[in-house]
Amino acid sequence: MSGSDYESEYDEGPPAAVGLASLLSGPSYPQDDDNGESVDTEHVKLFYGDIFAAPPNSVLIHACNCQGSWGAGIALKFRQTYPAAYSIYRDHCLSSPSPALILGTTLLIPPQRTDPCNHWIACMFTSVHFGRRVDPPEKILESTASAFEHLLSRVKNTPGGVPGALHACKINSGKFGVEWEKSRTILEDSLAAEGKDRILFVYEPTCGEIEREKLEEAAQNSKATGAGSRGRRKSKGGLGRGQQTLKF
Ligand SMILES: Nc1ncnc2c1ncn2[C@@H]1O[C@H](COP(=O)(O)OP(=O)(O)OC[C@H]2O[C@H](OP(=O)(O)O)[C@H](O)[C@@H]2O)[C@@H](O)[C@H]1O
Repeated sequence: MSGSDYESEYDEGPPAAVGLASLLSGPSYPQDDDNGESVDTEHVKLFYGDIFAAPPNSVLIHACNCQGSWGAGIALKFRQTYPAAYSIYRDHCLSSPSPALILGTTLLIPPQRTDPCNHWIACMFTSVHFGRRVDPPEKILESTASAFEHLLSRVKNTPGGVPGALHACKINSGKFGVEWEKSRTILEDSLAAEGKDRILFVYEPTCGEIEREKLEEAAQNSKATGAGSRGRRKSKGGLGRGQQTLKF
């Protein structure tokens, strides 16, 4: 593939219809945050929707621990959806002499024949541990900067196939507990420093997806504790947490 073909791959954006916003026939991206400030920066654009609906050949980016566990949050969805990629991630972690050695790097997994959707999966190692032993936010941000630089260089120099556009969830902002704006600044700065017009598409789940995520997590927890249906939280059909922030 020629250089110009490669450049054109950068432009491949999110799917035309993204989540709830498209159903309401308004714009599918948020214009500003609760303080009226723009949520988009030059290279990082925010959309409502499901990252797994990104076009084929896209790179789906998420933050990972170095222990070989995709046990919760969006990582669990990655494990359920892309079992072959999960096994590559797990082998990569377990074959490292020490988990800390892969911190601040990114594993870029090409689409696997037996996984759906033909997506590349980028695992940014931003914390050695997870749960109560998660790295402190400053350390996570430091690792995010080097892992993202590593990813950009991997994307440029990948033998045997060219990854498409970059699509990310709001990395570090859930289980890792780091304010999204801080990670976003790092991603924006790295992309600006790269000096190309590459865009990073970032997804904010819609209220329906957040509801589903909560239900799935509750079901998972109740399975783990043996609490059965007692542990489940039911949707009452009202506004979801994210819905209050939707602006059209
Ligand atoms: N379908 C979807 N489309 C788009 N965005 C979606 C989505 N579903 C959820 N999100 C959002 O994706 C963001 C990240 O939130 P997460 O809590 O998952 O990840 P994180 O980056 O803070 O932390 C990583 C550790 O969490 C895990 O848990 P374990 O360590 O295994 O226990 C891993 O393994 C890591 O280690 C949040 O904004 C979610 O709303």
